Amino acid sequence: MDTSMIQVQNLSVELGNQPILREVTFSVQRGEILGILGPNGAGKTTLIRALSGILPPAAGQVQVLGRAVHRLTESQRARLIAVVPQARHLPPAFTGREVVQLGRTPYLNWLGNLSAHDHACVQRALERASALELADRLVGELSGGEQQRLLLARALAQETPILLMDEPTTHLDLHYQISLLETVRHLVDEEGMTVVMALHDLNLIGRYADRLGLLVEGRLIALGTPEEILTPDLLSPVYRVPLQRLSSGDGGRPIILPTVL
Ligand SMILES: Nc1ncnc2c1ncn2[C@@H]1O[C@H](COP(=O)(O)OP(=O)(O)OP(=O)(O)O)[C@@H](O)[C@H]1O
Repeated sequence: MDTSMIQVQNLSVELGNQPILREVTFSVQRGEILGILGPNGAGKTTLIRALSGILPPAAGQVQVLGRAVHRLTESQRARLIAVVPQARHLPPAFTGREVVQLGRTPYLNWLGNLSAHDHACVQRALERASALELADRLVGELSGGEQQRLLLARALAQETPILLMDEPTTHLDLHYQISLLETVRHLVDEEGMTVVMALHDLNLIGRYADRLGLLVEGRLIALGTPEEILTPDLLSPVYRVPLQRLSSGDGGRPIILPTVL
């Protein structure tokens, strides 16, 4: 039985007539976290946007549960896929709770009223994203990391089987970085969620992802377990810095560091 939630076949994407993604092929299974690595400008954000269906392919395709994602309506996509984007464009005059309520939009009736179930989903999403104390604050007064937690809560309130995340830990301190990744891992393990996450922190993504894909100049040049991908031979030339690999204390995932450290 094919348990793929996302299938990407020979995907090419162009922006401004420039090829950005080139013949990318992979699939993501239900209950899996796929981490996307790659240097600046490699195409990670473009890949996340193509998976979300907002960028149409120049060639090839992205299928979600067997259906071409860019052909789904906005409402169909919003019930399948939630996105934690890199850029924050949150309405400054909204409260935290109002931002998270936006995640329920695909489920509202034509009057736009939230049901008791919608309110319960919002509350649960605020709790899971460690954002409960932000519920009554105005977004325009929040720090970058606080807004980032609301973006996660908004995505969780959407209650989708697929979560796409573009550098979701950028503005978070160490506590909230771990908290976010633990929450996501829990959703994947306990509720069968499927996650694709772009992250620059090799060790953090290596600790929480099941598999890693390495994008370089728009091509997926390697795909495998963290053990297979987090190697100096593969990554030093890609990041143009000499790297060394340590084994982590518990004998688990590898740790990779620049040799200057
Ligand atoms: N609208 C656009 N028109 C033309 N080129 C674009 C456009 N948006 C992005 N690009 C280019 O596409 C390439 C991939 O960008 P993308 O944002 O996907 O990379 P990334 O891997 O997410 O980078 P970073 O790690 O810096 O966030 C870059 O070279 C970028 O300059």
